[in-house]
Amino acid sequence: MPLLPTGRRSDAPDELSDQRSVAISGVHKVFRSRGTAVEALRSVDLHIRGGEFVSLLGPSGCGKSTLLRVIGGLVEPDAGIVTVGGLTPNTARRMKRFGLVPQASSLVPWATVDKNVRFLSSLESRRDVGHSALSDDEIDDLIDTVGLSKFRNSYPHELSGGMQQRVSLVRGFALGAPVLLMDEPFAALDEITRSDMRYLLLELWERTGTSVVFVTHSISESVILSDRVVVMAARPGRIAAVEEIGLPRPRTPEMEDAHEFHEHARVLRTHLKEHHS
Ligand SMILES: Nc1ncnc2c1ncn2[C@@H]1O[C@H](COP(=O)(O)OP(=O)(O)OP(=O)(O)O)[C@@H](O)[C@H]1O
Repeated sequence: MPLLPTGRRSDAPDELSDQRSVAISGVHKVFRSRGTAVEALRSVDLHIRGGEFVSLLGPSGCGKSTLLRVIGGLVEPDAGIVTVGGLTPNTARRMKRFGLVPQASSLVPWATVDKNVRFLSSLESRRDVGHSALSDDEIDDLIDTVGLSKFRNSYPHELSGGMQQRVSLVRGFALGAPVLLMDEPFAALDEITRSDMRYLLLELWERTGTSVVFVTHSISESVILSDRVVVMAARPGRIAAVEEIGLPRPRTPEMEDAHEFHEHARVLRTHLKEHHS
């Protein structure tokens, strides 16, 4: 996917836009173990538009990670249909249509920052997966954007947790995958680093035009990042509400003081309380 100048995501309804869309319809998932059944997802319907930033917000056990894994083809639903750019999740996964940024750093410890970021994308550029990994120059640009140019030759153990997660972010985007799945990527970071990471993530997202599905427990994180916040409730895991976030783009730290920000946060908190069992 071509890198776009800052603030100019491609919203054109083109082929790329189709590759970036996710359609979820009537999804059910029950986990059975040792004689008990947990209804992790019930009747989940959601359509994610190409290039959209959607957060899944909810308490522990409401099925956020399960939904992310269903989209990513890592969990097979018992019923329902999921398509990613028109493909089944399994096919989309084989075609490397997903990038994944996990909670903890999953960097290769014996490889430098540069190698960690480029390894997968250099493999992908040799395969015909229907989209291209970013070029070397574009990846350099992303490394600069997250302030790691001086650390290209450092090893993960030489970096702080926040720096390691910045490398993971760049690696996620460097694949040029149309859809990025993020499972609480900032959960282990301190509050200030976490706040900085949100804006770095937004900058990378604005530049690449990738669709993002972002799992979080944090109301404020979901508001400042998202186009839409999907509130989930537990037992059974389900969508309780969907909130459109009307704050303008690009988002800035000052917006966190705005009335509109607090109003969205209040509405989301009310939904969470209402469905808390
Ligand atoms: N592989 C599994 N086998 C059995 N039960 C599972 C499995 N994966 C998830 N569950 C159950 O399904 C429910 C939803 O889990 P899930 O991890 O999707 O929730 P979550 O909202 O992501 O929670 P958290 O915020 O704590 O990560 C939970 O009750 C969990 O125990």
